[in-house]
Amino acid sequence: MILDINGVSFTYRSSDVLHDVSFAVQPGEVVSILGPNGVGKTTLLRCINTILAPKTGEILVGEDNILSLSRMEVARRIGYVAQQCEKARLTVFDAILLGRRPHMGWSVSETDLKTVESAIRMLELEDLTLRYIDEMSGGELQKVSIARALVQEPRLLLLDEPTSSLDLKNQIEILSTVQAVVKSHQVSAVMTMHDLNLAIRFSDRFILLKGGTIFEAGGRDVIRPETIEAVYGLPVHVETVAGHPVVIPDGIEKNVVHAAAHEQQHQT
Ligand SMILES: Nc1ncnc2c1ncn2[C@@H]1O[C@H](COP(=O)(O)OP(=O)(O)OP(=O)(O)O)[C@@H](O)[C@H]1O
Repeated sequence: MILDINGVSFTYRSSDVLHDVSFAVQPGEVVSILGPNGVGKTTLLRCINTILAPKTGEILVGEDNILSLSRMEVARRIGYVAQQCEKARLTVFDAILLGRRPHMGWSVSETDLKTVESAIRMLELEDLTLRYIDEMSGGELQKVSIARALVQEPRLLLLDEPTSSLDLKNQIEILSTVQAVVKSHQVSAVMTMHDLNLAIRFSDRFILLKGGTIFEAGGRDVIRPETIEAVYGLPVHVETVAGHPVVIPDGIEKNVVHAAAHEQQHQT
């Protein structure tokens, strides 16, 4: 077991966000945490990465309670790709090399350099290595953050909406890379995603959050019209395309016609 979350609850000042969340993640698994805006997905990732401390419950990484580990030990085990990437005055190469920090002594080793070079190639960042990260697009920066998390060589990757700034090709490539790393190194990834169909395509299991607690968790069997509608409050149907379930919101055409009629009314 790579991650074991038992009865985690979290409160910001007086507002309860997470309530009694429990699930485990095995080696070689990609798990997507799904749910509407504000349900607590980022808060849960921040609890796992010790940025926040749960009010109740415990989080084990391997055999260890995450709160018993030093920051360096956490960084050796967990690679975190946040929603907001930092914009320091660093080159792409240096920003990715920083990910090796938890493994480094006082100097950069041959292994550190090889690991960084391999991540740069994997994410096709070769042409950008000397550019400054505070002068990059959101999507380029997102790829740099993922490269930095990969060179940490963590057992657990936490990815907060890793494809939010990426174009279609990069979305597919980044998620394929994450999936390939997870399978080949028998590590795990836990990610939050708003694009249900991308999540379905690249994840082994799903945690559906509603009202700060787990509504349903499991494999593709949890992707049913009634569960998606209950969680997101939107009627959908699920079709199978090339062997994968695809969630299609119902009544898009009706909403588009409504919006167009509304706009026309305003113009006249
Ligand atoms: N620092 C904070 N102080 C107080 N409340 C917060 C803080 N950060 C988040 N919240 C609140 O906690 C709830 C959960 O936020 P969180 O960011 O975890 O949701 P999310 O599921 O990741 O949302 P999204 O999909 O929009 O990114 C929200 O209601 C949010 O307003």
